[in-house]
Amino acid sequence: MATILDIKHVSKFFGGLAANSDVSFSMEPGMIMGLIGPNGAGKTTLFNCITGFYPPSRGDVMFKGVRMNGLQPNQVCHLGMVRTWQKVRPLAKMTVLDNVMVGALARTASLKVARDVAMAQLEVVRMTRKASFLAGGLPIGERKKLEVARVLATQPELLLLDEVMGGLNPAESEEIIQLILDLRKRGLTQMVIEHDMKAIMRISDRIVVLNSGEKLAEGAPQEIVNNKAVVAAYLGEEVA
Ligand SMILES: Nc1ncnc2c1ncn2[C@@H]1O[C@H](COP(=O)(O)OP(=O)(O)OP(=O)(O)O)[C@@H](O)[C@H]1O
Repeated sequence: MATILDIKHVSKFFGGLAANSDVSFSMEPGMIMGLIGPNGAGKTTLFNCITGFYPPSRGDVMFKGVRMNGLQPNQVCHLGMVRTWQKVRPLAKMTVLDNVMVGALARTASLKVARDVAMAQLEVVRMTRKASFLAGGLPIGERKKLEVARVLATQPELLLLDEVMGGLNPAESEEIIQLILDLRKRGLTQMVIEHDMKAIMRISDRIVVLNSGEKLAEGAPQEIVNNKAVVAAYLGEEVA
């Protein structure tokens, strides 16, 4: 099958620190790729290199066969790839609907079209009843869902989710898991950074493990839990 994303030997240096070091992997359309690793492993940096927030120091990011290096985040978004942020910062004084419309306006200049797209995405995350609420007053679980609706409104083909379950209670996490699985059913390709191991094992088709900037392992969830190097990397973190 043709790939949708090819990460080819990507490195990112901050001074002498290699936050990403020669990372390569590919994704097929419709799959969920889990991206895991101990704190500071380079997961967020890789998201930033993929989505135009940082230019990679070396290597290539190919999306649908097109080289992304040097493109700005809005250009990457326009081509169909968008990320969420670990710390969600909705436009607090705007309504939920208006926040999602901002995402939709990445693709249309028509407010009517943007409103329709935004309402459709609020339906996907089951927040239509909150459309007229101020975003700043939402509890964390709903702010996370709003963040997902906002990026979905840009109509991506590949969605990168950065710890959308962070800080949520088990019921809220379960809702996000169902949302991610629902989006997969709709054909959306997703890359997911998540610290909750049980969740990542459940939703991922494949998993890439980063450690100290390097790719430590890649495989199906079952292969990853049985991988000695992966277990050692996580035990190291617990001991530290
Ligand atoms: N803008 C930056 N300037 C300098 N160093 C940075 C920058 N961004 C990240 N780093 C460093 O790069 C390394 C990887 O950080 P990154 O945030 O990508 O890891 P992570 O796997 O996402 O971590 P966490 O799970 O804690 O979010 C860390 O050592 C971090 O301090």
